[in-house]
Amino acid sequence: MLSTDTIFAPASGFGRAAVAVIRISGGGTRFALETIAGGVPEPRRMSLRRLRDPETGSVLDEALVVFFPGPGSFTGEDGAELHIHGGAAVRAGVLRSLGRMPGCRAAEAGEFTRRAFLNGRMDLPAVEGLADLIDAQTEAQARQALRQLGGELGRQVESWREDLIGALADLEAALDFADEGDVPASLEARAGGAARRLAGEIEAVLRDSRRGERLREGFVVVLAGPPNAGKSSLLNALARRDAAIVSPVPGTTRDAIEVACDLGGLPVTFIDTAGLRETEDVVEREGIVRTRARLDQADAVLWLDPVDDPCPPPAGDPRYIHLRTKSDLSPAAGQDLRLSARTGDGIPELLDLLSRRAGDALGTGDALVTRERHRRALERCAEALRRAVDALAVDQGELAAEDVRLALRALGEITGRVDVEAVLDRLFAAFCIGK
Ligand SMILES: Nc1nc2c(c(=O)[nH]1)N(C=O)[C@@H](CNc1ccc(C(=O)N[C@@H](CCC(=O)O)C(=O)O)cc1)CN2
Ligand SMILES: Nc1nc2c(ncn2[C@@H]2O[C@H](COP(=O)(O)OP(=O)(O)OP(=O)(O)O)[C@@H](O)[C@H]2O)c(=O)[nH]1
Ligand SMILES: [Mg+2]
Repeated sequence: MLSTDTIFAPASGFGRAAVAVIRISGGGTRFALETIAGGVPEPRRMSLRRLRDPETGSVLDEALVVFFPGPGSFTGEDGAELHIHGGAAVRAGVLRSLGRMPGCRAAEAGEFTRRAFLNGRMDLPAVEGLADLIDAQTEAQARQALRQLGGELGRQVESWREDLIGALADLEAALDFADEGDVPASLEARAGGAARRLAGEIEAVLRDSRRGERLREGFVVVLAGPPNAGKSSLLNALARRDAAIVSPVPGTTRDAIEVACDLGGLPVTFIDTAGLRETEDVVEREGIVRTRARLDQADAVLWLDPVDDPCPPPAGDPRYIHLRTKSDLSPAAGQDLRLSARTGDGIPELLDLLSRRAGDALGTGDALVTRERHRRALERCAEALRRAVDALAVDQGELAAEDVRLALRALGEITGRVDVEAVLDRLFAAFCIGK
């Protein structure tokens, strides 16, 4: 697709609404406004305009129109917004009129943001943060996404990158001056120190990087135990709706059933599973295979067995929380956590416990790394830096320089910029090589 096209799309979703926003971006924006809105309004001010079908001259809507001149716009191009009435017919009329203009076409998914990235308005982490913000279901997820949209990860990676460019400049200069006594040794020492320090900083970030990924994806709680223990009943009580079938027949649940909840601002997904037992029923057996797969992904497992029919959980796995169900059936005994889906007894205590577990695993949204993509790139970066440090220790300057280049490329992948020009600029600026 040519980026010279002018693109348009509804920015406000598709349901019935009071107002719908149509977004336009590209070099044909002014022409489109002249054609459909009778002129280009004063930049960045909302103006009330009558929109007309350019072919028939008939009135499409009374709309609020905003013009954003490039390059100081969201995409970096000329852009506009038409705030129209939200009905399907009005929207269809405006979109049809825009589509008939030369050089104008409907935008592809994410195309406005893609242009913002290509025009240098956003780096990749900001693009990812924007996507996460739109998907965020809880406040903690939104907070994390906003920090990334605001450039926190991008700035940190850029700052590491600059330090590494300095180290690489030192290494390359040391190689250039290899025949000049003490100079190379001190440059190599400085580069080695920087590589060691950066590897340490990145490793520290990596140590708690899973919290950011978990917050993005949600904390996964699996309900498991013997058949008929009351797993589906508890799921329904937690979801406050009839999400799963409950029956007195053991082996009722076969497919895993997921319910996403907001636990005090934290995203938690509860998964009800088929009860575990030996069985000849092929459908039930497939259900149990699925239960085992879900248990592998769980951040916490609620192991349920009834007070009147005990079946203890596997020992030694810290993710398991043992809960005795149907507490209404027999008086309290022992120290197990007890609950009843029927009376609601014990459920507030369970939610408390899970909030604490989820809070510990997710943090409140101060993690820097939120995606596997970031984590993998940082892991490669830190490994390359450790190799560079080792190479310098045995006087292998060329190898060390190559590893630092690999580390730089890994960082560049995070922000979406991979170039060598900056290294050269830095090298020539820092050293007056007058020879
Ligand atoms: N109506 C409307 N609401 C919206 C957006 C939008 O595009 N339109 N946004 C879109 O996602 C978000 C706001 N984000 C935006 C980010 C940058 C610019 C922008 O034009 N930036 C220029 C000028 C900034 C200024 O006024 O000082 C710049 O950064 O140079 C606009 C919106 C959320 N709300
Ligand atoms: N008295 C009492 N009965 C309960 C309670 N919770 C569930 N039951 C009953 O126990 C039976 C089984 O409940 P389910 O929630 O379907 O059990 P399950 O663990 O999902 O069973 P499977 O899907 O077969 O593995 C049903 O008859 C429920 O009404 C409870 O707290 N107290
Ligand atoms: Mg069930």
